[in-house]
Amino acid sequence: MALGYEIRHCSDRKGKGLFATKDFSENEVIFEEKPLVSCQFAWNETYGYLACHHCLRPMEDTEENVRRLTNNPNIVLPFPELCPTNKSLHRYCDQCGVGFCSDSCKQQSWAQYHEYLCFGTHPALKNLYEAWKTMHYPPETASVMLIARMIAIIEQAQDKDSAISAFLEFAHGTSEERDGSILKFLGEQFFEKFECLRLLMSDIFQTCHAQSLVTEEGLKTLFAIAGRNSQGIGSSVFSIWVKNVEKFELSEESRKEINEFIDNVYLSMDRHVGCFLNNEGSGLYRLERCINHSCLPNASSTFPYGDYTLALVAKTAISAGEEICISYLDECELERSKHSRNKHLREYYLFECECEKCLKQSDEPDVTSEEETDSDMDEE
Ligand SMILES: C[S@@+](CC[C@H](N)C(=O)[O-])C[C@H]1O[C@@H](n2cnc3c(N)ncnc32)[C@H](O)[C@@H]1O
Repeated sequence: MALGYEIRHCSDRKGKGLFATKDFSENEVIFEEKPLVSCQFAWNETYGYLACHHCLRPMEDTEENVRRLTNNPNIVLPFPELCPTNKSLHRYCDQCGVGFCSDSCKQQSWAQYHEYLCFGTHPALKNLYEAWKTMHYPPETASVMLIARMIAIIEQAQDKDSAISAFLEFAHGTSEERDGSILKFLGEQFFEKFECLRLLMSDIFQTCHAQSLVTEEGLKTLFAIAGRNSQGIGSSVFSIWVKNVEKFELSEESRKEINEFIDNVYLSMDRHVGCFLNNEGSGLYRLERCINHSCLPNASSTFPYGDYTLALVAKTAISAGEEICISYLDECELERSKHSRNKHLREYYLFECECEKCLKQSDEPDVTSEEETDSDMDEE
């Protein structure tokens, strides 16, 4: 069956992009894909967000999750049968104890990277993990463990050259842009932090192949790949339970009651943990990374299965021939002025936006959105 999309040249400045080769209706799934590599964020894990070490599927049941995030051990969850967690399938690493949601995840993890990156057999890994946590506090956007996993995947691959090429597909841009991506990944004093992490990595990766990746050049390339392309992944057992409840047939009165219960849970979660609700991590997606940004996006990336599987969904009807774009900005940032949107895109993604909305607004004066003015002044 035809795929319904293709990757082709878009413009000299934008490079390539994803284009529809058939019509898609609103809410239609354009494609689904699993990441080449993914990893939970370090603080997210430390704070007790239990996720499968391989696919980030939550390992708590919904009641445990709600009790923890509201700090109320007495909440009783109605309809427990609609909770997606199946603890009888859970498996643990015999050597370091990390959890997996299924035997399949345990086996895939071992075959791809965990044999090399098991905390039980590699005590030096803990040093890297702890050093990273002191460099990158929440809200988290990245993890050095994603890079460690990339190296381990290459190390454990039968065909190491193909594994390296798969990651190098994500590398692009000048060396100046590469340094910009590393700065984005590590923040201020990035070279000192980079060197510290590189030495810790050299302790872990001592075989010949991996050693070539933990040189200054090799590791800079991997940092830039992760800094520039990684997609955030969020999985929540409560939101999957909510979706299951929505599909469940209920009387009008019971529906009202359950909706009130859900609203109250979200309110108490908001009071106790703010927006820190989900198991969170990041991953590299081969197809999704070819999608350009638009300030008027016609598609969005979603995680419908509560794990790392990404589904690209049409936000509006898309006609054959149209470019498929997502937004790299969140909903709030999208509402801001052209100047504010581009300031963010320049700072975090290192480009000036050429989308239809920005081109139409090209005559607009350089006005900073009101809500951003204060932080702008602080920066000056
Ligand atoms: C994840 S990549 C998308 C694929 C990319 N076009 C390519 O050829 O590999 C992101 C990069 O694409 C370019 N890009 C994406 N959206 C753009 C836009 N709206 N305007 C200009 N450049 C854009 C920028 O260079 C950005 O750093």
